[in-house]
Amino acid sequence: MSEPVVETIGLTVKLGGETVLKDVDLKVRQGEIVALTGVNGAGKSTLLRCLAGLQRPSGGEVRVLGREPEDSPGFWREVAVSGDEPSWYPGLSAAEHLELMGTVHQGSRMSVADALENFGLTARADSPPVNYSTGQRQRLTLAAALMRPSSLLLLDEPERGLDRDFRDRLGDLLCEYPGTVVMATHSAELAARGREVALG
Ligand SMILES: Nc1ncnc2c1ncn2[C@@H]1O[C@H](COP(=O)(O)OP(=O)(O)OP(=O)(O)O)[C@@H](O)[C@H]1O
Repeated sequence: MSEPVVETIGLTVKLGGETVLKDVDLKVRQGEIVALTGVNGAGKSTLLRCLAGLQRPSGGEVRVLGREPEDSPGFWREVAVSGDEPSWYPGLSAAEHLELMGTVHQGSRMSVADALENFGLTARADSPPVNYSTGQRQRLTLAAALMRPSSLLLLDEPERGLDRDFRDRLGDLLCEYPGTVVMATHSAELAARGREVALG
């Protein structure tokens, strides 16, 4: 059987004297969608940060794509992350932000036109993101993450700010993604699109 894309063994994280994650064992296989669920403060974002190499574990092991996560161009070519809202470039439209993404990351998974269409932003393509609604900005953030080539998506509450119809559409887009998805979510519908792993 192939090696897991994501594996944690006895992952423990202590922050500010508090044990946030204790002995978490997780295995995610190629092509799986895993939904991390749990109450506020259960440690979902912390686990995602460990997988992205942004949080050092206090104990245990983390392996992503067969190695320890590391802040290197090779790692970030494979791993796309969407969490907190990114900073937007002043003066650039939404379409131009996506064009920039396509230029920086060669081999986009979708054209800018298709990304705008898929994320329901075609009519607002020429507006700057600062003039977008909260949900429209979240759509653009997700479009940028899903457009770039990757084999692993790490998404923190991707449903944030999205209306019900688009949450369903996002579920479809994640199911169509050919790689592996690990997301933290409070949406039962989105969690049902994959295998739920409850924390806390
Ligand atoms: N830098 C930090 N210092 C101290 N405690 C922290 C720090 N970052 C997070 N925590 C604590 O770790 C716990 C887990 O936080 P985390 O953000 O991982 O939870 P979560 O499951 O993603 O919650 P939510 O559903 O609210 O997004 C919380 O109790 C939080 O207060």
